[in-house]
Amino acid sequence: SACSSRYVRSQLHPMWQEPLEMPGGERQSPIDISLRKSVFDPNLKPFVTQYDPRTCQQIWNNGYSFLVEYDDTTDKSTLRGGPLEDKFRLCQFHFHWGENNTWGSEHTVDRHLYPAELHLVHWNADKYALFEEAIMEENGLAVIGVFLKVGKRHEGLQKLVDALPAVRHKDSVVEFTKFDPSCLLPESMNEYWTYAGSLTTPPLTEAVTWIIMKQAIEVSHEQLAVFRSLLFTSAEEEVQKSMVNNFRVQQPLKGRTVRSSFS
Ligand SMILES: COc1ccc(C[C@@]2(O)NC(=S)NC2=O)c(OC)c1
Ligand SMILES: [Zn+2]
Repeated sequence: SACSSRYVRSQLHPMWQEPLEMPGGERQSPIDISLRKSVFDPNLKPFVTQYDPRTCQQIWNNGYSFLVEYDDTTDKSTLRGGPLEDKFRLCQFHFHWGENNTWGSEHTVDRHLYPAELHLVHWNADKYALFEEAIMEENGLAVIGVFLKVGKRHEGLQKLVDALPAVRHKDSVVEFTKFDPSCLLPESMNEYWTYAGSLTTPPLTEAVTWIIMKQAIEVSHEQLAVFRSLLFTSAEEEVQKSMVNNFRVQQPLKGRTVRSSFS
């Protein structure tokens, strides 16, 4: 799909080091969400996702995470409402995780770390024709962030976990169809935080309206362990490196306000 463009391939490599600053970065991600500093906004509506599982296409190990990619050439899988003015198309989702259950998420809540974080990536199809355009614009992307915590096995996630060994190495791709990502959303959809931020890997463009769900989803320890069995490295490389700790260090708030949809 468009969002797995050649551009993304060229931009991503796991061991890029901080501080890879976006010049003049005023709205970088991820951040810590401070409960006492966030501001309840009663005008924030619930957001609406309409995902068609038939748009699910493949899983790709891009050497930094694994992406589940959707056909984003039509409006079959969309996100609207919440803090958003426009209609956004789902193009991919991916995760960030740690080497153990102590850390792994990119965002934190009052400094609380989760073992992993899901990002559902959408681009503004009302204003732009392609994902590649949208990533360069300040209202171009909307990403739903969902925290993962260790608990009972997540039945919906298991289909994805079972496919991961087929994409163990960087640049491997496997067909993956009929997956409805709404099974990865928490029950309470109307409690979230939202703020203006950025991509968390190069090109770090400040194009993202973040929607971070308050309620985490539960996954089992064994399911997270399969995430950690993936590799940053391709099959040809001699030294294999486990794909773990693929999260960015937190960035300064620089005066931004995090709004909450709940009081
Ligand atoms: C060229 O376009 C890109 C490049 C990287 C990413 C991945 C990421 O940086 N963005 C988020 S969100 N988490 C990440 O790791 C991307 O995702 C929308 C789009
Ligand atoms: Zn991400």
